[in-house]
Amino acid sequence: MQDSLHSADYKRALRRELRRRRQSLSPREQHQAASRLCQQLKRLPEIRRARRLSLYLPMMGEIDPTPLIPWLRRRGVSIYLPVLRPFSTNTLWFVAYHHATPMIKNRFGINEPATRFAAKRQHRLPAWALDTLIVPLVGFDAQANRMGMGGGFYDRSLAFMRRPGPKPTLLGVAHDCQQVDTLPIEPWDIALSAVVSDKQIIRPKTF
Ligand SMILES: Nc1nc2c(c(=O)[nH]1)N(C=O)[C@@H](CNc1ccc(C(=O)N[C@@H](CCC(=O)O)C(=O)O)cc1)CN2
Ligand SMILES: Nc1ncnc2c1ncn2[C@@H]1O[C@H](COP(=O)(O)OP(=O)(O)OP(=O)(O)O)[C@@H](O)[C@H]1O
Repeated sequence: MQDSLHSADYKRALRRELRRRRQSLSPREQHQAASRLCQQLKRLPEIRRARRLSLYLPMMGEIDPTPLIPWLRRRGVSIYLPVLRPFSTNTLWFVAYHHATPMIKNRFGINEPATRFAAKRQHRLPAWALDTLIVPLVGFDAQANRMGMGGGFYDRSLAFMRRPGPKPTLLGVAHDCQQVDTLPIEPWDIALSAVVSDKQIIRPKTF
């Protein structure tokens, strides 16, 4: 039972089901979820005190965190986007996102800052130098465990969280319908500070 529950097959099937759920939301439901999510986020101290924050541009039914952008800009927050790092296996760069950032579609069809812009050191920050990361989720549970797209992009890029040093706040975001009873925890999973959906804020219980 445990074995089948924790198998890669089970995770693959669960991902497919949860992605189907979020893609079946209507444009109206998507819009409402995005604005409720952003209302919740604006109240969080981890967002209110952030000076350097990363978020993502949504694809394929993901909940949309971008309504937060004008509010963040008014507060003078620097905004960064994840960029697939070239010539490296499934790790991310966090690249400055402002009006002059040239954008291009990556191999998954997601808009991201163009490589020639992202390649310049002055345009990016190491993940540990961000205050807060808004992380896209495919699934979450009541313990704030997370599951992503399955590429290990965030887990790899956040592996420094296990070592001593500065640690940004990690906020996972998803539609409320992406909650499941329990998620398998993998040894490489990096814990979130909270999961925020359009309906709730879940913080992991500390034992
Ligand atoms: N909006 C957004 N941006 C993001 C992420 C994300 O989850 N959401 N990522 C977070 O990691 C990174 C991209 N990761 C991704 C991983 C897998 C797939 C994907 O569609 N995989 C296909 C297989 C495609 C293939 O193998 O070529 C699939 O699962 O069907 C997309 C993005 C960086 N940017
Ligand atoms: N720090 C790491 N170093 C090397 N490989 C890793 C690391 N973290 C994750 N991986 C690999 O990435 C793959 C995907 O991991 P997992 O199924 O947990 O994806 P996920 O949590 O959905 O991904 P993401 O981090 O992109 O949201 C696994 O095969 C795992 O071995």
